[in-house]
Amino acid sequence: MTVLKQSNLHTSQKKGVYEHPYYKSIIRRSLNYLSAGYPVHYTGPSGVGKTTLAIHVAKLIKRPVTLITGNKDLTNEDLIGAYRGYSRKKLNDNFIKTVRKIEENVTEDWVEGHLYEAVKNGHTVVYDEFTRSSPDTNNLFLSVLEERVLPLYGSKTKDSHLRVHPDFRMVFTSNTAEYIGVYDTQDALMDRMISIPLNFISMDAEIAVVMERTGVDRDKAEAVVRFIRNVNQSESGKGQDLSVRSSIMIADIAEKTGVPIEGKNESFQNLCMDITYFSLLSSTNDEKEARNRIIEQCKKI
Ligand SMILES: Nc1ncnc2c1ncn2[C@@H]1O[C@H](COP(=O)(O)OP(=O)(O)OP(=O)(O)O)[C@@H](O)[C@H]1O
Repeated sequence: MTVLKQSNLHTSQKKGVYEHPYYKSIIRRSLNYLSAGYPVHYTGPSGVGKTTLAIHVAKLIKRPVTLITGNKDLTNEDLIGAYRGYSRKKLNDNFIKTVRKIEENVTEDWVEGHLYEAVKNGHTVVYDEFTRSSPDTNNLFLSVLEERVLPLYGSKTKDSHLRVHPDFRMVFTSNTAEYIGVYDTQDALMDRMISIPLNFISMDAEIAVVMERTGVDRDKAEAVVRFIRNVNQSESGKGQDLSVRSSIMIADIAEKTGVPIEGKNESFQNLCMDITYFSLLSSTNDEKEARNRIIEQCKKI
């Protein structure tokens, strides 16, 4: 589990990108739902920008942000907290020379879990890829979202639950359910959040993301994004679609290593090949055909 506080979140100000109408509408709706007390859930394929958007929206709420990353080993103990280790206090009272008094006190140390801390202090929690955690662990969120209490199961504390701070908010993200390593989401949890699909990022928004992340100008960003989209289309939907991450990698490496973004340039062709080859191969199963298709799409730039 990763937990970041507001001051540690190194996402740059993505104002430019999020000024785009595609994002503006999603952000406005999300903030409305969150201010009304409803959790928001961004779902979509890998690399579509769910985590970045979730963190951006969470930061706009102007409360400390806690980032929890879902995984199969995440436990209630990680979320709630637990007694871990002991503190030992020893008092050696030798005030009267002939009398020696020793007092020993051993107490268990309570370590707050990250959800406990967020619930207590009214943080905004981004629960990234929550479907990767086991449904048993995610059950904890049912009462947090519905009854506004965090049950302190098996934590040996004297309290049975902790009341949720009125400013506490949650933003969830998940990959679409067919992804490997993902559990079927419990209907009950899905029922308590507003799910916004992030499947169809517009070409303009994607170009803006590449410009933002790499600093290349619009023409270059557009050329790279168009190339990746064409490669995806030539896969006829059979392979794993390349995401904006591939566009960012190509533009970023080209910029940093002085490779011109020109389809006929051999170094650029090699770069495109290295970044897209395996995705294309998974759909064609033919090495030569995969290479030819990449070069063909490259030359169209
Ligand atoms: N608005 C944005 N501005 C700048 N960069 C962005 C933006 N949206 C996405 N990116 C970049 O695109 C890449 C993919 O984004 P992100 O990790 O948020 O996607 P994701 O949908 O959460 O992916 P995954 O499901 O694989 O975790 C990252 O490198 C991220 O920095």
